[in-house]
Amino acid sequence: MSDTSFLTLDKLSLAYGKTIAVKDLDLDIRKGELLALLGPSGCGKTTTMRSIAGLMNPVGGTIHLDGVDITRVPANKRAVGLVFQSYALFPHLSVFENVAFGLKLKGMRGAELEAKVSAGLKSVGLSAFANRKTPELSGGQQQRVALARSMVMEPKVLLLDEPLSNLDARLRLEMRTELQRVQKESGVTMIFVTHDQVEALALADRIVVMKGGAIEQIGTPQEIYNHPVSDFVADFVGFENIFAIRDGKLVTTGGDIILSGELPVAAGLAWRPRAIRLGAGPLKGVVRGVSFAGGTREYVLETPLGVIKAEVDAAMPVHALGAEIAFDLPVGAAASLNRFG
Ligand SMILES: Nc1ncnc2c1ncn2[C@@H]1O[C@H](COP(=O)(O)OP(=O)(O)OP(=O)(O)O)[C@@H](O)[C@H]1O
Repeated sequence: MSDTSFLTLDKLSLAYGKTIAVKDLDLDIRKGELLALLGPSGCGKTTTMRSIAGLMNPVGGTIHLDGVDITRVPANKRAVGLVFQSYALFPHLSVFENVAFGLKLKGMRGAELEAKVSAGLKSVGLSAFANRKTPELSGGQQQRVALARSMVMEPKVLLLDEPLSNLDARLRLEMRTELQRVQKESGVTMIFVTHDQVEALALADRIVVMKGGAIEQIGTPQEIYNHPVSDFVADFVGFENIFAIRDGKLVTTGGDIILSGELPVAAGLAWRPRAIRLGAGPLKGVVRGVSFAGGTREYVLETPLGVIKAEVDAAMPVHALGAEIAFDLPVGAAASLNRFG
């Protein structure tokens, strides 16, 4: 456990019967951090969250929160809040009553309750909706009620499972900003699950990329975006042209490939489409697809290396379907991968 760690998962293993869902997971989360658990379906994100919330007992390892071993502490005694994807609001209760629910269970009444709930509603911009029933709210407003309901309990850690996935694209952007604001204003440590890399990159202080029940990479959005450690992470954060390096050469379908620049000592290289140089270079490809994407134009090239995806400024000359064009994979513009496969 590091000195700065607030929530520590130590060799955490989680299983459903004989199926191991998470294996020997080590993770240090700092106080006040907004952490994203990112990964494809089935990688163990939700299972990890469930165990932090106390909804699932680990088969191995420990969980410490604020210096206390909570591995066997019941869910309702952990000071860990959980906002479900479905919000799980009470439809027959008003917004106020929904937010007041947990506080009342703790015995809070009268002016203190009134003040706490009002402050909670204010923090998510819902003061004017206190008397509405929750089914009469939009998805974004329901999400805010769920957030306020958890926040008024003053959890040490708040867990959010795919918090924005039920919202349409515009609302998702709005709630992204809202979530970030509430988190920064309250200083509460938050962990949210997502399989959307754009959301993780935009929101999180740090991202944990999971694969097959284990951590593949932990880093800031910039680190994950610019320096993926493996082909798996590269693929997940939008790199398209990903190649292994073996015996000092790029492994492609087309045999030895000459690139401008010396290959680094690495397990692989990955280029984002916009890192590909079109119109000049030692390689040749045939245009098999071209699409206009606003400020840029995206090309699919059939090449001796396999399919290459490139993206260039839309103001550049257009290459027609079927045209043969020169291109380059500049080694200096590639991300070096430490692991491959
Ligand atoms: N109730 C269950 N019983 C048996 N296996 C389960 C159960 N829930 C999850 N699993 C398995 O545990 C593994 C991890 O699942 P988990 O739900 O944590 O993944 P996830 O990353 O949250 O996926 P998603 O993004 O689809 O929610 C998967 O292999 C899944 O099939």
